[in-house]
Amino acid sequence: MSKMAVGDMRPTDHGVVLQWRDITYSVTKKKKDGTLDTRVILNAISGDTSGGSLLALMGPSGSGKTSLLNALAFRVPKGPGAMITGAIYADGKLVETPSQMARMSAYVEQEDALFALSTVRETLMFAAQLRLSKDMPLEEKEQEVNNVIADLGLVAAADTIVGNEQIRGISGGERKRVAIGMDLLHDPRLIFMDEPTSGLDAFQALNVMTALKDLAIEKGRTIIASVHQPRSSIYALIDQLVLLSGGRLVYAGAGQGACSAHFAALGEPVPKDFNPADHFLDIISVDYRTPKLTESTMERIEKLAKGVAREEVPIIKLGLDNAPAGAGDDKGLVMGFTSSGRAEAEQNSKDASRFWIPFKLLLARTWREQTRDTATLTIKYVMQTFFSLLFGVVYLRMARDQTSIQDRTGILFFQAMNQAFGSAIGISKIIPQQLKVVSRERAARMYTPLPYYVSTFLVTLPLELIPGVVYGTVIYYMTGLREGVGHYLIFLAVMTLENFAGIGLGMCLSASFTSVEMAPQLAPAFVILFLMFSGFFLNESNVPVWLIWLREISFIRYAFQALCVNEFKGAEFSCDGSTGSCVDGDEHLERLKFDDITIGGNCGILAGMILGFNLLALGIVYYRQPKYLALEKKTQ
Ligand SMILES: Nc1ncnc2c1ncn2[C@@H]1O[C@H](COP(=O)(O)OP(=O)(O)OP(=O)(O)O)[C@@H](O)[C@H]1O
Repeated sequence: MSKMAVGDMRPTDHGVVLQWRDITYSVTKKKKDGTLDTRVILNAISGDTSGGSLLALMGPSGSGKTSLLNALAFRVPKGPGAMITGAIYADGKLVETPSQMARMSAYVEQEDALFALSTVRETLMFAAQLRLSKDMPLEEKEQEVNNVIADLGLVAAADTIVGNEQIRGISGGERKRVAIGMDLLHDPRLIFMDEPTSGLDAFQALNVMTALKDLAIEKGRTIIASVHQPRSSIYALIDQLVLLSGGRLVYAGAGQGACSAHFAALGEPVPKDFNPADHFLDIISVDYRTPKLTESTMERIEKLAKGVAREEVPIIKLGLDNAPAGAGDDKGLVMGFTSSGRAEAEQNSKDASRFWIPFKLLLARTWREQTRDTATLTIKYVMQTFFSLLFGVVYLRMARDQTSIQDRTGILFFQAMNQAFGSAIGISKIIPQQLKVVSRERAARMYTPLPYYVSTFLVTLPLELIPGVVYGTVIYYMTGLREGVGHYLIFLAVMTLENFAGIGLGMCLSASFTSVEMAPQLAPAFVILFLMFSGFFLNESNVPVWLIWLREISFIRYAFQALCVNEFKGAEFSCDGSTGSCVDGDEHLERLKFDDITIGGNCGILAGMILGFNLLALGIVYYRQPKYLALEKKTQ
């Protein structure tokens, strides 16, 4: 079979020489009877590639392409029983941790996780500002973005929003190229791609693969992509091929004629006028239609796997005459960037741990994404205006009589409830909406969770607080709640604190949910739980002992109590005898069991809850950041 010549395995100033040996990935699970069941997903896979080439990982569905790609990129998610062994060398140096690999490479995921309401240029500019050196002037970063836009054929789409399933934006192929572009900005020498053509029509797929091939040839980069069923024009672009079947290697070497010759020698020549890629996939797939076919196809795969006869390529040695500048320096090699990119990468890794640069950029992006969603904002504000006016009209200028006591209590409860629902439920979908993009950016070490969390929280404040103050004011004066600027300001302050607490709860829920769909389903249930124990539906003293903790953490309760004390403490209400017994404000508070509540005390508790909810949410964001398996042991 054709094999990679040792001479090709030279470190250059362009692509990384990547060599992997005996990569074995297994997942062990406990069966019901207590015995252990180990599934080998990748079985001792070895291979080599270097700069200027496009290597395709191919195989039938479930053969292990994505697993191998992830293993090489150190992107196999940590999970119970999962273990990877083997060794991966970059330019002759053993790569030991996911962060070493992350710093030297780019990984373009199968799913294009991009923000829908940012334009192509804004999306790339965001990545440029986080991935290029902070010392690089803004104009140069803009120039880099322009270069990537031109290189990937995105000039016509540069100022169009990315879009998604609901919002029309750029095409699928363009979206894929933007996702690739984001990872190319820092000029990585090694690029991993998971099915770059998936979901694209034949023409778009060819465009994307041609762009990758150009990158390999013109910039000398090392590109490794898992590819599903390539058409012949795409197959023609592939320089090297790794074929897998059931987690076993059936071919590793040059593509095109060499691969065809290898299979012809094993008795499986490519039929005339046949797409070679289709033929290879056919002969390495198990046909389960009948037991006989299953047996014969498995025998054929066994024969092909045995015929791999991979001739060992030695791991390249450092310090060769042709090594790139800095090749003797461990750090340079592990960083794996071009000489110009290396300094940037070092700088970059420092930037990633800094707060302010990512914070400002994330703040601007989240603000842009939230405020450009005009349809959602319009519906939200129109509904809030409608309900505020309706409420104001129904309770228009209440008299200060006995019947108004119940109405006032109802209005205050409605306000406390509305505030909680609006903020907590609205906010709860923000993080799941952004989760995929943020996970990808976090995996690429672009920023830490802290600037992400703080910026997301801050963006929600004006969008929630300002309307809250406006609608609160409208209702306060239309309905004729307690007179006096002091009472009005306390009303607004309590409502604002409750809003903050609701946003904090929303952020906790948001950080816990994995899908946008979960948010509207589950968030109301949490708010209703707090609502039940707010003191309005259930008298304070009637809460079952085992549910007292729910009452104690109901932020709606603290807000409602404070609003009631503000409205009723020391207040007099006229009595004409028509309602039977007459009560004043203090007696009403006593009936509600709110007589020993202080506004300051409750506001203090709300402030504590705001802090608590937000710290909890931040903790969840930290806990849920992507974690990848390291190689367990090295065989060389
Ligand atoms: N963590 C895991 N636990 C159990 N099985 C796993 C795990 N990861 C992968 N597998 C299994 O290993 C096999 C290979 O998966 P992988 O996703 O690498 O295949 P693939 O060739 O990329 O498939 P496709 O083309 O369908 O995406 C599949 O059968 C998959 O179900």
